[in-house]
Amino acid sequence: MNLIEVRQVCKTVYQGFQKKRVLNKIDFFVEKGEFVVLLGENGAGKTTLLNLILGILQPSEGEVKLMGLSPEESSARTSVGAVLQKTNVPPNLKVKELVQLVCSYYPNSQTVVDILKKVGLEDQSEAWASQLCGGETQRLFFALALVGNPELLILDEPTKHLDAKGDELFWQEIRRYREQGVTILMITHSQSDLKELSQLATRYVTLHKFNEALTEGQLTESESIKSQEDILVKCKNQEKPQKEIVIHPQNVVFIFLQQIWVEIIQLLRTPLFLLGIILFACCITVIPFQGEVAKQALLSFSVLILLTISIERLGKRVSVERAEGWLKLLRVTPLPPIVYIAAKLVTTLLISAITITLIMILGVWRLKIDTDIEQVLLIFFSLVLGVIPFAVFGLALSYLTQPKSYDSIAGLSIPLGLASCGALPLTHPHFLEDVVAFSPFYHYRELTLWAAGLSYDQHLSLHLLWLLWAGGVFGFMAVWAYKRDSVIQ
Ligand SMILES: Nc1ncnc2c1ncn2[C@@H]1O[C@H](COP(=O)(O)OP(=O)(O)OP(=O)(O)O)[C@@H](O)[C@H]1O
Repeated sequence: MNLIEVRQVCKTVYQGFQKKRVLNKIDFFVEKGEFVVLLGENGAGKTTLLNLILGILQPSEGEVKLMGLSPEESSARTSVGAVLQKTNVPPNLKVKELVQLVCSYYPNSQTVVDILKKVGLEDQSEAWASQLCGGETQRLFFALALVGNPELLILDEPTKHLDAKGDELFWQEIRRYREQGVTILMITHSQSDLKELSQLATRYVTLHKFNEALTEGQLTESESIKSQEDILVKCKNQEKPQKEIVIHPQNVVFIFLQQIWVEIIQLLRTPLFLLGIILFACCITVIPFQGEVAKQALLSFSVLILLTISIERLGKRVSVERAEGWLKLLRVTPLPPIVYIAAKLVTTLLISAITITLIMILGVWRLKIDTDIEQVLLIFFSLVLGVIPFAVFGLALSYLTQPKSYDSIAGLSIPLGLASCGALPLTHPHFLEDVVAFSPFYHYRELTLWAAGLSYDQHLSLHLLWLLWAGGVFGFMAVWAYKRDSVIQ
């Protein structure tokens, strides 16, 4: 039974405007119970192959299967643990919080204390994950690969930066997992690893750099293939009849709550972000209007601040996560994209709700707006719920653009949105007035005008349907863009 199947896979990457073929017609299979070592010179394409197997990249041609499923399905990774190169940890989480979060993604996880003990990080559980030294970070990555009690381990240079103690703990764990029959695919260049592997590996495969002159193909098996009987540590499960691959169901509600909790503690640990929002909200007190005009001003100000939070701030946070390599760490776990996106959305709505409450309290008091509680609630809910499509748009945009250019693109979308919402007197040319009706910003503005009891165009259900439709389309775009994200490599 194959846990990994790579059939006739080609991968072409772009270097500037130049196309470069990295993998050409690769056939590669890993059976249950094997310990395969993938060798090859720098730049041969080993990491690219692992990224394809884990669903971080998509093949240009051919087919990849992981645990019998498409690697893009998060459930394919519930029994897979991976250590990859060039990943990073989030800046505002402690070691135990990060491990706890990743534990929540797996249906059959170990406890935080146990896993930290296994990699020798039990004394660092209260430390900030981003402040660990190189070797400790590598131990943490290994811990994260083990938390879900994997049946398959995919390791890309896992002993890089490890000291003698770290190395010893690593091989101790690997031996233990082998005794339990865990399948392993490992890339290494380290001579000391190769010494250990001579006792453990069942197969060596070498990947050669692609060029047209290769006659044997890009992948060759080493001549000295070890049989299962030759290896010193034999798998206890080897004699047992091979079971079908079992995909355990995840507790999606638990993952969702953990994800929201982590989003919130990360926000609370970014006081400048929160202070900025509070100061921005307090600007309402300097608006010099009274009566009906004050109500209009309060509404426009609220819309502006919510659009800024949902498009600019949220997208920026995601861009930073992508650029830092933190998202890559998440992508090798079975975290369902929809849950990740929903948690970001709920956190944004929470911040929006708190901000709007603050603006309304300050506004009603300072601008002496005479309105009843029912209307205040109507305004509150239409403002907060109506902003959902824009928050999802911010998320989709943050995955579709390069992290470095997100600021300028998102910055442009807000004035563009305000111009297209019909708030500006666009009387000439006339066709612009019709075009504006296609802008979700226009429908959001009309919804809020209705809620505030101000004059609007009397098409409430049309506006609600438009916003619902826009939310669905942007949501689909966000999930698609998250899965296809190629920046995080
Ligand atoms: N997203 C990308 N954009 C451009 N080039 C890429 C991209 N990903 C990989 N490459 C190129 O593909 C080639 C293979 O890279 P890869 O990292 O897979 O090699 P490797 O065998 O893992 O190397 P190493 O042993 O140094 O880790 C390299 O020349 C690399 O520059």
